[in-house]
Amino acid sequence: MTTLAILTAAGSGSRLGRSIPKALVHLGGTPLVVHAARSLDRSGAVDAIVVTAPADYTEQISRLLDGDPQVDVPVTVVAGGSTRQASVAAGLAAAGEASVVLVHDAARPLAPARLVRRVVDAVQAGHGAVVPGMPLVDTVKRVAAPPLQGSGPRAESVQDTVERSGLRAVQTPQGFSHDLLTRAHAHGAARAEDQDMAASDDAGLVESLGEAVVVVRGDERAMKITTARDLEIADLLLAEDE
Ligand SMILES: Nc1ccn([C@@H]2O[C@H](COP(=O)(O)OP(=O)(O)OP(=O)(O)O)[C@@H](O)[C@H]2O)c(=O)n1
Ligand SMILES: C[C@](O)(CO)[C@H](O)COP(=O)(O)O
Repeated sequence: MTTLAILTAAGSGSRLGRSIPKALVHLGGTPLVVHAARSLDRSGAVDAIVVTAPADYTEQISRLLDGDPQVDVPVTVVAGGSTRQASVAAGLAAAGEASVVLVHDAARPLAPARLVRRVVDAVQAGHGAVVPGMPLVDTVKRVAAPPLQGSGPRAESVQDTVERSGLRAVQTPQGFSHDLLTRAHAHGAARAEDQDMAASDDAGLVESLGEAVVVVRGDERAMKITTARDLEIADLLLAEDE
């Protein structure tokens, strides 16, 4: 079975607050997008990678990955869209023949090769849509939108405590049969350019089709870099690995 990975790297990283796109920010001296591509390659389960890049950075990212000695699989770089969903759709449109498609975030640079293999194995075992998930460690409250009146700090009103045993925080890589992911993106295409309506992950599009999604065990190393603090934590994890 041929497995293609779409590596999303077209975001700006506004919450990280750097002057360059997040995918090009360095972690331990290496850009996030390169870390993520190396991990996909190291898994031995990925045959080719399509990277979605900010339109002005396609050549720079292409040069980085072509010149990296730890990325041996063929890499194609395409311009992403205005949302993550639109970027994945652009990656899918550029994808060649594949039976399994992974979608992975450059923002999760330390996702281990063993996690990549776990997801691919589950798709190859017959699951059409597979996401890695982690149990929640905090007590979770549902709050009401309107703020409480008063002169103190802005406060929200707790509605209830959510039963967390049935909740999972999902990560990437997410894995799909090519046919199912293509159908899911076609079905959700009208939402792709809408910042408020676009799906935040690909499994969500499969759920909208009414098709099954299964969860496999995630990995704390697949943490997402969103803020500057996340980058500091990832630095510590990287130092542990080395
Ligand atoms: N239009 C977009 C938006 C996001 N992404 C990618 O989707 C992943 C998850 O997005 P997120 O971490 O939210 O990244 P940003 O959108 O860049 O972050 P922010 O919301 O802070 O701007 C990242 O690898 C990002 O590059 C993408 O390919 N195209
Ligand atoms: C796809 C994702 O990584 C799953 O957790 C995540 O939804 C993407 O990031 P965002 O910050 O939710 O856009």
